[in-house]
Amino acid sequence: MADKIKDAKIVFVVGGPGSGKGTQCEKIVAKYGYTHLSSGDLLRAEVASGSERGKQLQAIMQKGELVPLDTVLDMIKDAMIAKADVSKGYLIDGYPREVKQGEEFEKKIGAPALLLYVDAKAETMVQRLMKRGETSGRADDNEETIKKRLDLYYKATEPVIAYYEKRGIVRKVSGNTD
Ligand SMILES: Nc1ncnc2c1ncn2[C@@H]1O[C@H](COP(=O)(O)OP(=O)(O)O)[C@@H](O)[C@H]1O
Ligand SMILES: Nc1ncnc2c1ncn2[C@H]1C[C@H](O)[C@@H](COP(=O)(O)OP(=O)(O)O)O1
Ligand SMILES: [Mg+2]
Repeated sequence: MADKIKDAKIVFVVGGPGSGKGTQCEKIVAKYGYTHLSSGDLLRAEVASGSERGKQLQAIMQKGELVPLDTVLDMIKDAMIAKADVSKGYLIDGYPREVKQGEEFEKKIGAPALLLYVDAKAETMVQRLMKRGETSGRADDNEETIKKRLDLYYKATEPVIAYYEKRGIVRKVSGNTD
């Protein structure tokens, strides 16, 4: 099963909450036809299913914390396998959120060809998320949780960018382009 994605082209897409990861991915999909998999979307689909696991995930996301590594990695892997026959490559949006997640992904799935770093100012991210919160219905698009997500981003996720910088595969894109 996992053999199907062994040689897949993988692009990690990393950036702060509300930086524009999802938006930039849509543009890449339109242009290059890659398969877009957002870890947050996969988790929210599990929450929407009403499962017991979904309830536990919802509680974690509402606090702005990271869900367990194995849960999110298994979900991404399953979603990749499900698309293996039609996929030219994968945009993995929202993963890795900490260096350990990148290491585990590489052990279980494969190495990324590129890491796209979607850059935006903290102020811009907060403004966008507050605006998105008016209509998104997302439990984590509120002032208190946004602050926690931002703190966690700087603490846990920025080191991911430095880690892949050392390997020379980071490409920075502005989250402000349309
Ligand atoms: N280039 C942009 N210009 C203006 N607003 C943007 C831009 N990119 C994203 N947004 C807005 O910011 C919010 C977060 O964007 P999204 O792509 O969902 O980011 P992320 O996936 O990083 O949280 C959305 O409400 C979106 O409409
Ligand atoms: N790779 C990952 N590891 C752990 N938790 C994750 C995760 N990806 C998403 N989550 C959880 C925690 C996040 O605060 C929440 C929302 O993620 P998201 O939709 O990617 O947010 P955003 O696009 O606003 O950055 O889901
Ligand atoms: Mg997103």
